[in-house]
Amino acid sequence: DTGSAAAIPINEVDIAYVTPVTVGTPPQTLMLDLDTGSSDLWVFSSLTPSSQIRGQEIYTPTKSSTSQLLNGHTWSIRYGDGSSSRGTVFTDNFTIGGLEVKSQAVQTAQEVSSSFTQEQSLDGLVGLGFSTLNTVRPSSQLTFFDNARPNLDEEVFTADLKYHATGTYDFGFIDSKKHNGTITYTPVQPSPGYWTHSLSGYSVGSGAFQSSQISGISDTGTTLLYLPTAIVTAYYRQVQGAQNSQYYGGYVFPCASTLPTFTFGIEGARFTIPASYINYTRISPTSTTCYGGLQSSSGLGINIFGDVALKAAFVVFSGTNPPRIGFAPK
Ligand SMILES: Cc1cc(CN)n(C)n1
Repeated sequence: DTGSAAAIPINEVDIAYVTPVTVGTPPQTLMLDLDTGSSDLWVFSSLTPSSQIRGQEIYTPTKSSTSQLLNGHTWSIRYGDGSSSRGTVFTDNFTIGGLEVKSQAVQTAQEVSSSFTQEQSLDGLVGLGFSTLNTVRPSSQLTFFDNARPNLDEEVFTADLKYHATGTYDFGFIDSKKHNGTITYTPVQPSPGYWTHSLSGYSVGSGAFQSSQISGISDTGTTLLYLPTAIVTAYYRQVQGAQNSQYYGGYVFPCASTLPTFTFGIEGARFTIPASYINYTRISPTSTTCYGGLQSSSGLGINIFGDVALKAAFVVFSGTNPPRIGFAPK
């Protein structure tokens, strides 16, 4: 089997990408954020208080002839950005891009934090991390990818995220039309459950490449690129008027400033992030101050290769044994 579905940016600065999925019988369509940085599949639902719903589509298990309550099971998750949700669990038929998993654990939200309520175009998440991170108790549940894996033509899924445009997630095959040249693979450490791997180094603009192993997670559910402070200060030293703002919680700079590109290494390959991806957003609609797409990871305890980096490549998440991740130019 294979599947292929759109990755649609939910706002004009690519804060997140959503993908149409169907749940239940007859199919209920929701727009979910495929997130390689977590492993819970949860949705806004008929069990979510109406006070916490603002325009999201919901899953109503009682309207599905194939839904089954997973009796006595609950879940609760908190993400790196402080957002959270919790609830109960059903199993039901679940499809992404024509790829169906019967009896997928679908976690129905009974509570979502305010940032989810405010994100009107996001109806939930599909965790594509390793199933060891799943928060359902008393028995943890498998991700969509782990459930689909035995039937996939190839034990992979790929992410082709785009800057200010719709890309794709493919399951079970590598579409050679979506990338130019070779895919460079590097080992993944599957514990504790993120797609954890190393960069082989970086360079700022036309500067010399600094070889250094930088360990972090490739996380499609995180918007920006978070790297060690030393790298980030070296980058913004090249930006007129840049400063690390306590007030805005990160590096900001005059929107008119010229930004250098940022290049990261995967083994011997090099991937350059255009300056436009790092000129992330104005801090408010009429402001001339802009917030950077490259920020320090010092407060996170982990480096995160989020969408700002991933959209500069075609990325292969390989569930083989041992797992690995591949990057190709596109
Ligand atoms: C909702 C959500 C997902 C992620 C990345 N795993 N973050 C940081 N926030």
